Amino acid sequence: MSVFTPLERHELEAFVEPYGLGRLLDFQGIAEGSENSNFFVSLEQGEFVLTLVERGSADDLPFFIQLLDVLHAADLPVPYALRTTDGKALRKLAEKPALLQPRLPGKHVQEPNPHHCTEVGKLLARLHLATHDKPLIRRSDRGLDWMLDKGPDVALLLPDEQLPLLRDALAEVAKYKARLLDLPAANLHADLFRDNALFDGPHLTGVIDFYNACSGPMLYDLAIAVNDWCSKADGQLDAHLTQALLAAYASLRPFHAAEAELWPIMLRVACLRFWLSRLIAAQAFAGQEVLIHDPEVFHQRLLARKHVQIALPFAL
Ligand SMILES: Nc1ncnc2c1ncn2[C@@H]1O[C@H](COP(=O)(O)OP(=O)(O)O)[C@@H](O)[C@H]1O
Ligand SMILES: N[C@@H](CCOP(=O)(O)O)C(=O)O
Repeated sequence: MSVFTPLERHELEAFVEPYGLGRLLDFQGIAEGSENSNFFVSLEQGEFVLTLVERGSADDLPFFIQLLDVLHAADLPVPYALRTTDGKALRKLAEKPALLQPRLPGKHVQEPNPHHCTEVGKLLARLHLATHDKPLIRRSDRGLDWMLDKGPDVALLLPDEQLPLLRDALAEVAKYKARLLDLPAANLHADLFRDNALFDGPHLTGVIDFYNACSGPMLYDLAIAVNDWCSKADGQLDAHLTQALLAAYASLRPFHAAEAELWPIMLRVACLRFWLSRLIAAQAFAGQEVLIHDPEVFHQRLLARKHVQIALPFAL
């Protein structure tokens, strides 16, 4: 399970006191996370999630807090950092940066249908529309330069038969980098997988885990979401799911011609990003009790994106 920092009850009792939300009733570590330590926390006044931030620079935390405040103000179903009665959002617990957020209702969807994909497409468009006028600036720490930098090291971990695919994908990133980065930008979730969305029946009730959020091309966020929500077991895109997600997104934010042109490339770039990060994590956490996502899934998806049949809905 992925609670990297266990907590004692007395530590948590002292931590929650300054929020003025009542006494601690119960708490429980959450096994599903893979990067941070998360706990469900029951207080007299409601249900919350405590996150101890385990990865990344503490300097980035004000960005995440500010972005979630912006999205919450835009009425998106996102968690946000609660303030203590004297106004503090970012605190420390067990020597780690710590945030208390509302617990959002709903469950993860494993097998999405077109309706779920419609909800995800709309949510992503709303997230982009809420931020594209004035994105809060943060470079992704898993961006194009990171891929070009890590790619050669990761190649050493791969069997020979997978090397041409990796080399081609890296060459494509290098070739199209400037054009991809020039596409219309906003703030991105940059990790909107099924395990970062919550549904209550047909309603999307929460998007969580903004620790990959950054500023960048909106099309990249869409490609990341489509690759996870709309892929079949063999890695190919499911046409119904993909069309539902894209049409819903485009109904709120129509696509630009350059986005339609670069769509197949962006889908491959988004596969490469998670193929690399999963290979790196699988090596770094081998043998440890940490949730490791299978890199092979993104190897298959990248192979399957060689020929992309589903175009972006774009009217000339
Ligand atoms: N605000 C929240 N409301 C409800 N559940 C949450 C919330 N934040 C986290 N969770 C639960 O905790 C799990 C792990 O959270 P996540 O942010 O994805 O962790 P990690 O950053 O370690 O990947 C999620 O799958 C979800 O079940
Ligand atoms: N959703 C990702 C995990 C998050 O990516 P990371 O690079 O921040 O670990 C996946 O399923 O691989």
